[in-house]
Amino acid sequence: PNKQHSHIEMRRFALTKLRDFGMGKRACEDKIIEECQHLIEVFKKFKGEAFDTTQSINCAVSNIICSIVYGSRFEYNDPEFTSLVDRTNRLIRLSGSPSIQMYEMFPSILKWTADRNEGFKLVAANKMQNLAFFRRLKETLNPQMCRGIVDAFLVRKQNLEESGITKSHFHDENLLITAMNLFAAGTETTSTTLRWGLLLMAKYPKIQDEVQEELRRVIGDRQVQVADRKNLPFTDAVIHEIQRLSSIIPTALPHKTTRDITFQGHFIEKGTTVFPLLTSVLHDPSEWERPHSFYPAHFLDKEKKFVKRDAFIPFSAGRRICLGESLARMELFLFFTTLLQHFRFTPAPGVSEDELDLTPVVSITLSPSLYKLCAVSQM
Ligand code: HEM
Repeated sequence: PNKQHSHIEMRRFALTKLRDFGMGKRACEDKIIEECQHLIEVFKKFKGEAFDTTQSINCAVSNIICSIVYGSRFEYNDPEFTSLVDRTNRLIRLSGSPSIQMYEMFPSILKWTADRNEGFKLVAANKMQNLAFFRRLKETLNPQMCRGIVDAFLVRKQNLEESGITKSHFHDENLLITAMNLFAAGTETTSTTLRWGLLLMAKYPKIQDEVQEELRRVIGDRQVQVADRKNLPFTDAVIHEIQRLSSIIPTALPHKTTRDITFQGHFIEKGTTVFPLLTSVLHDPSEWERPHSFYPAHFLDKEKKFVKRDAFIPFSAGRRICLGESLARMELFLFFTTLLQHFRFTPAPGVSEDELDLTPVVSITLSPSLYKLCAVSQM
């Protein structure tokens, strides 16, 4: 129960603070727009030659979380930052590796695997890096002006201690876990979705044409803003369809049943670990006309207006729904539209659209296999 209380309090804290530090707000929109400009500069440097977008997209997306958590962004060539990004990326790959998954299921049989060993080292290095960031933030802490979630946590801890409360959930270990979880949860997911998006645009150039035509007609050369979404129904439908088809978190997170329950004729005892299979809904043939194709019309009505669909649950549903949903949606919309305004995405020379492979790399998330694209400047 203590662990559960701790989780509930930390979830509440993280959610309030995510909101305080901009989730769904104008300040956050401005941060994302600023980051789009940095990402565009990086893409431009390749001058239309094929490259792997993973590293730069990871950095751009991580920077949004860094602004919210630590209160500042990093340069893409800052080694403290890139090593944190790369290690988190590697950790997510590892955590879905067959040996680690076996370990999760049968911990007593498989006490030690090489992957688990590497995982420990990566976590330890990320902890050290975070502790160094925290030390710097502590030195310059100003309770009147919190720069990010870490500051807010430290101030809350100080206040509790000053009023004589020493046994709270606001201790260093929880700060570390909160910062690292937000970083891991907020980076890989959004950047993987964006990489699926660019790959799908290169594979289906006619759909890319339609997105770019809509952007030119509705926005022109100016910067896209969140408020424009309602006037971009086709683009909005494409982004939803990217998330639906890629279904990047196929098994959500494990949950425990809080009571005995009978589900679809099966009795499940209280306290059983269950994995809600999001893909079974996102690709349900009774919900979607073309469950396994890239078909943006899933989200358009006859007048080509955007329509919401109940079976669209890439962020899961219920009390444990993704904490960062509104931030993620803002990021996906702004990064995707701004990139498509600036670039035409095509397969590497000598590769046809048909040859672009949509087979996912299976881990905790489903990400695109390594690919290179050309980003041809349009502006
Ligand atoms: C496209 C992007 C994203 C997708 C598809 C996604 C999806 C999900 C899913 C499916 C879960 C599991 C929900 C469940 O257990 O039923 C989850 C949990 C979570 N997500 Fe996201 N997410 C995304 C982006 C983000 C971002 C940007 C943040 C950053 C703040 C974030 C923070 C979290 C956290 C903290 C949890 C755990 C919540 C809890 O355990 O109570 N996510 N997300």
